[in-house]
Amino acid sequence: MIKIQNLQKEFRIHQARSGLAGAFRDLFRREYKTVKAVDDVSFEVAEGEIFALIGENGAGKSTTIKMMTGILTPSGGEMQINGYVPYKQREEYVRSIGVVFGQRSQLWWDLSPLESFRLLRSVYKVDELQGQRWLERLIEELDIGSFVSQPVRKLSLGQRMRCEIAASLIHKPKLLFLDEPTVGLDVLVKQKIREFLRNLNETENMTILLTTHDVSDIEALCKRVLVMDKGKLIFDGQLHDLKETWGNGTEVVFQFKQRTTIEQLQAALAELPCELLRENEYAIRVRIVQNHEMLPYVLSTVMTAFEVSDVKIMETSTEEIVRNIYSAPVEVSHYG
Ligand SMILES: Nc1ncnc2c1ncn2[C@@H]1O[C@H](COP(=O)(O)OP(=O)(O)OP(=O)(O)O)[C@@H](O)[C@H]1O
Repeated sequence: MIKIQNLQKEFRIHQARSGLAGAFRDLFRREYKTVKAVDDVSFEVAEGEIFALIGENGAGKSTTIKMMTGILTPSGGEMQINGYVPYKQREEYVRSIGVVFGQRSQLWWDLSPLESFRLLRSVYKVDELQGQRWLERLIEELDIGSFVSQPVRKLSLGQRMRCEIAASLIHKPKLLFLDEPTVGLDVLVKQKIREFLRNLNETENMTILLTTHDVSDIEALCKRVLVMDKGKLIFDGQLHDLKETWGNGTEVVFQFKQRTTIEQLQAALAELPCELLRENEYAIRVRIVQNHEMLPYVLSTVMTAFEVSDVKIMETSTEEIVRNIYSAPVEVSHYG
């Protein structure tokens, strides 16, 4: 469905020289610098996947999405999405995708969303009867019925965003791009949007790509995550692999009924790949270094060998993982 190979995008930007003399020289001969916004990115996506593209500001996410939606022409590489080459067959291609860019609206400000939906429906030449049924479903599932007839300018951000999503889906595309769909929204609206997207993915097998700075979006929706850094794809894999690669592992704090030494616990755990850290005389923190599938073994070994009064299990949050990724040197990892 999505096939991207060695995708590149370079921007030539003017570099202003410093000082008055520099500005004067700039008048005659400008100096340019080439920025590699997207640098040799390759990935494939099957129909029905729901995945996130993440990375720090300036990592190249927007540029990638702009190329994938046909807005920008790549400087190099191959791209085929829904059977089209986006920048070459833009007109046909856009009928097969939906796009929500948080900062750009596709609704007319002075019209009601309902009027915008009708206009979009005629632009996309959607079948009247089927289109109407589909729209009714969108209105119901996004819970926008009570304000869909008011002018867009009177809507709150959360109300408008839900209408934006409905607008992007009017023609029932196979692939939906969402750029920061929940930014600035309150928890309840975020939940509604996530539930809606999950359902859309399950019932319509719609492929969904989102970029987000909100880690809870990823946890709620995506199995697969792509991480970009300085134009390169540095991770492509499952969220749990991301956690294993970049996380600090799972940590368990055991509170013992008797004083227990690190040596005693170490002897019991023997070969299991753990790091032990003392919390206090009665408590030891066990960090399971490689694989959180070890957790049940660690728990049962310790509970059988010692009298334990309390156990606390702490997984690295995705938030922490993303922080770890952004602060680590670049290394490419690909997972099945
Ligand atoms: N039109 C442009 N002209 C020149 N440079 C650009 C242009 N668009 C993007 N860039 C540069 O390309 C790089 C990648 O930018 P991009 O907007 O794709 O990053 P991003 O990951 O989407 O960041 P953000 O999260 O801030 O949106 C940045 O260094 C940016 O300055």
